Amino acid sequence: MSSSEDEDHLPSRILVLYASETGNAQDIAERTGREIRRKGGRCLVQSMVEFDIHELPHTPLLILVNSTHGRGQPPPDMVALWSALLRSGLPSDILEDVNFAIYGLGDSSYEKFCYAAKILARRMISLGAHLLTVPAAAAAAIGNGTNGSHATLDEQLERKLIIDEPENDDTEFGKTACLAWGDERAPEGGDDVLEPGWVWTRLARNKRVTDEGWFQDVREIHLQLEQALEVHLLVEATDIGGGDTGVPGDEQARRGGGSGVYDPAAGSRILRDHVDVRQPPRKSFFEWMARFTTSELEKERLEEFLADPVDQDSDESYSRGTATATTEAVLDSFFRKREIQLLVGLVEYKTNLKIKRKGLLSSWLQCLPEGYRIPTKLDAPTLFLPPPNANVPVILVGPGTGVAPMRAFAEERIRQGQGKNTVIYFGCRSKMHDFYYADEWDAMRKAGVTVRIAFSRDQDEKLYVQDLIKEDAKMIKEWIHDRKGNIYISGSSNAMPKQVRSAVAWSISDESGEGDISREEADRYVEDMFMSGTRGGEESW
Ligand SMILES: Cc1cc2nc3c(=O)[nH]c(=O)nc-3n(C[C@H](O)[C@H](O)[C@H](O)COP(=O)(O)O)c2cc1C
Repeated sequence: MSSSEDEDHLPSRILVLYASETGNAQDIAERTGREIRRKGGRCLVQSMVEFDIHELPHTPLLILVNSTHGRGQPPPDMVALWSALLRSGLPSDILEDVNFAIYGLGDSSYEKFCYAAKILARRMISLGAHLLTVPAAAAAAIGNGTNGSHATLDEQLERKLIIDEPENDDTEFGKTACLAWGDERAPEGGDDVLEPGWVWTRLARNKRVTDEGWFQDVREIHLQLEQALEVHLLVEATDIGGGDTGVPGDEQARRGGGSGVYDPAAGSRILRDHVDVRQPPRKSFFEWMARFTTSELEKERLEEFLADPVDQDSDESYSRGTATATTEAVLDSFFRKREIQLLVGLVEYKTNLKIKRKGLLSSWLQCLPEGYRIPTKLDAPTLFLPPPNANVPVILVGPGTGVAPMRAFAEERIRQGQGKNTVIYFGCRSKMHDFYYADEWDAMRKAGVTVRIAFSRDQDEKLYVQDLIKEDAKMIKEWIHDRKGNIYISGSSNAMPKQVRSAVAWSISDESGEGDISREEADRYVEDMFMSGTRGGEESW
């Protein structure tokens, strides 16, 4: 395509292909499609994952809409198309009949801003496709020529990536959300049916953990998995009474406890709220069962099982025994209940036009009363996993609310007996105002974890996590370079991750006096670690 006259003869049927992770790109694609149709154009809007890749060379007019996620990664729905475009041996003119525009969604606070759209556009061009502006492509579809003027491809790419800031003209949105949800009573025994994969959780804590006067409202949110049914069954099988399981008609539960001074209702409340009755019980549970069972046969089988648990049937068949155990026995036998703990900063900001905006999820959570039931879906983690080999040293960097997953990692490391092989860097502005989990750090230190905390504004000179990393250059060099340790970073997507990487590279290089490699080599070393995402102890190390 070399002149604007050629563009005027572009065909008028347009395909809009989108790849979206959280729905914004899909929304833009559908809006674009509606607009083209409204103006008389013919248009098909389709997800990239549904698109037959063989059709691409025969698609004369195309708008691509896609976002960027992860560390500059495309949404999953773009992966098949992207892999097909990367296939080696494709003729460099295979897309010469394709005219396309691209609408990249991204957030400029990420290092790899709109990366997925940029690489997609470049690859399409390298295979012969012709880049248009979105208005030019739309105009071609509705028969108005293209409105487009030509520039070099590089210039076009820069100019034609439309960077999304989703529209939201409802300045009172956060407030409205609060009223709508906050006033609702937690449904008690209401419609319990959830889609497969979803569970009910109960909001057990919604506590502001920053000072009232502090500029940011940060909440500790605890969500407990509901287990009314399991509690009911356990109440029936044991001495723990009470009618407070949330299950109607549990007469059995009302028959009282057998262990002295005891509030039966409290018993089932404890089961419901404080222990995880879904976990396989500990060995002590079976010991108690053996002691309290009224059946000789069962006692014998339990004792056999305890002597050689490996050789026996599943634990489960024994936990369905007929023994009536005491409250203490049962409570002692289960682990403390697992819950999901979050640290949520209320998102509040002003746009360039000084319009106030609030984050949808954080402002909703902020308003919920404790006890509220929330349908919850738990997905397995994909990016953040501890090293498969627990002996690998682990460096955790989590300034601000980014500390929440790092705290969980540190706890897990302690459970694995690897406290001593773990360091956590936490940063906040002030000991007085936003020092999260202040009462936990000493215990973590006692368990062997090295805890390093940077209060950035409590002294004249600002101090950040990256400064502490440099102070610890000797250890960083040894753990990262010599022992092939792992680093995990969580928190702001702005300058922090880059500065942490730079501090690590400095520490392991000869610039710090600790390393033997040059700064350039160290930068490459750290970059490779982050790009590969390799976890220490895996084969590629
Ligand atoms: C976990 C996460 C990672 C992201 N990473 C990037 C990124 O690396 N680069 C970027 O430009 N935008 C990034 N974004 C911003 C998204 O591209 C942006 O929110 C977009 O509107 C999402 O569109 P979608 O709903 O169609 O997926 C990220 C967003 C999230 C939630």
